[in-house]
Formats: sequence, C-alpha cells, structure tokens
Amino acid sequence: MTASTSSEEVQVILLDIEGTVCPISFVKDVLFPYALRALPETLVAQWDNPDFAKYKDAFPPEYRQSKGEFAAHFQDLVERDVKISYLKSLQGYLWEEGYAAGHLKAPLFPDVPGKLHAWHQNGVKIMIYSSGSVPAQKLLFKHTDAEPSDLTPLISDWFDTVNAGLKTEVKSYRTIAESHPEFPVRQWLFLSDNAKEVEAAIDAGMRSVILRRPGNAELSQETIARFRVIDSFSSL
Ligand SMILES: CSCCC(=O)C(=O)COP(=O)(O)O
Ligand SMILES: [Mg+2]
Repeated sequence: MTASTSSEEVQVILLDIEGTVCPISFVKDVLFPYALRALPETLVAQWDNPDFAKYKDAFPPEYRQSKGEFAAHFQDLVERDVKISYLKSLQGYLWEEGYAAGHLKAPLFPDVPGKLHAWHQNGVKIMIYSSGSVPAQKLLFKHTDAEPSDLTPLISDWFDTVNAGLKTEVKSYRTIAESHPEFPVRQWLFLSDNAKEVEAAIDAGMRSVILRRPGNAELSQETIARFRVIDSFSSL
C-alpha cells in the first residue's frame, strides 16, 4: 500500500471519525440534535428500567435527582462538546433507534469508502479511534451512504475514551498500539483533523497525518508547517 510516509510499510490505519471520515456538521448538526430531541421521551420511558441503569448511573449523582436536572446536564455537555464517556455512551444509545429506522445515515467523504475497501483488500488493518463510544462508532459504520452501506466488516478494531483514553493524550495511543503487539507502533498511521491528537499519536511513536476536510476548523500556519496535511485519503 502507499500510505507510507517513510520507507517502512504501514500495517494499521487508525481513523478518527468526525472531520476525517465524515463532516463535522453530521455530528454537530444531525447526531447531537437527534439525541437531544430523543432524550426527554427516553427518560420518561426508561428512567426506572434496569436496562437503562448503565447509562443513567454513569452520570454524576447530583444530576440524577430528577429527569429535568439530568436532561439539563446532558444539554450543557452537548453544547460545550464535552468528550466525556458517560455522555458519549448515552448518545450512542439514543442514536440506535434513529439508525435502525433509517432516519440517520452517515455521509462519508467521497474518497473514504473506496479507500477503506482498497486498504482492506491489501491486508492493511483498519481500526477506529473516536471520542464517540464504540457502540456509536459501529452504528455509524453500519449505516453509511456508501454502497454497500455496512462497512463494519472492513474494520478490525474499535477504540474510544473508555478502552483507550482521551484522544489528546500520548498514553492513549500507546495503549492502542500495545493492544496489538503484532504491529510495532511505527507501522501505525493515525488520520485525524485535530492537531493535538496528531501530535499525541506522533509522540507515542505512530505516524500521523492531518485531514483538512470541508467544514473543518482552519489549521494554523504552525500546524501546517509542523505536520503533513492532506485533503483526501486519495493522497495516501
Ligand atoms: C461515533 S460518531 C459520534 C462522534 C462523536 O460523538 C464525537 O464526539 C466525535 O469525535 P471524534 O473523536 O470522532 O472527532
Ligand atoms: Mg475528529
């Protein structure tokens, strides 16, 4: 494969989601509002359901006193785009029905499906690392606008803030690489829109490239000077 940024072959492509494989607007303007709208009805129906306890009880006790306080805290976290695991876990649960009913479908950047198939065919492992929960990641890749829509068979492993840690921390990338000791860390390539994430991955020993996608925040001159920046997976 040609994803190499040096002479050694890349064996694992580790992918961010938002701003890398799909537009930020899908997450911020479609997924987040969908979960906000679904929450009140879900709280009424599920508040005392033991199956819902794993989502509810993960919230701090001070926000579990009433449905109103719970919903207000949820909304505050979403508005501040806080990447905290108890929020991400509940969002994934709230999106489930939307994907199943066909109301949600992930719009991938046009170069993404073809490249995922090509990497997979060439034996390169594709893994995901997103702040979105692993169940939410699987929903997104199962329900894409690609043909075929379900791309989950192409993905070898999934990482989030629960099983790996925060995406801006070097130790998270070490944890991920160490979970697949068959691939030395220098054979991993992490693709993300976020310079802090890319820096952390490089500090952990991975290779890493920044995606500059339509709708992403503008990159600083310093970022452009320090890191390799591409506009499409076709450049790899
Ligand atoms: C798994 S789709 C939802 C993505 C999400 O909730 C999010 O916060 C995006 O974070 P990313 O790490 O993919 O940029
Ligand atoms: Mg991102």
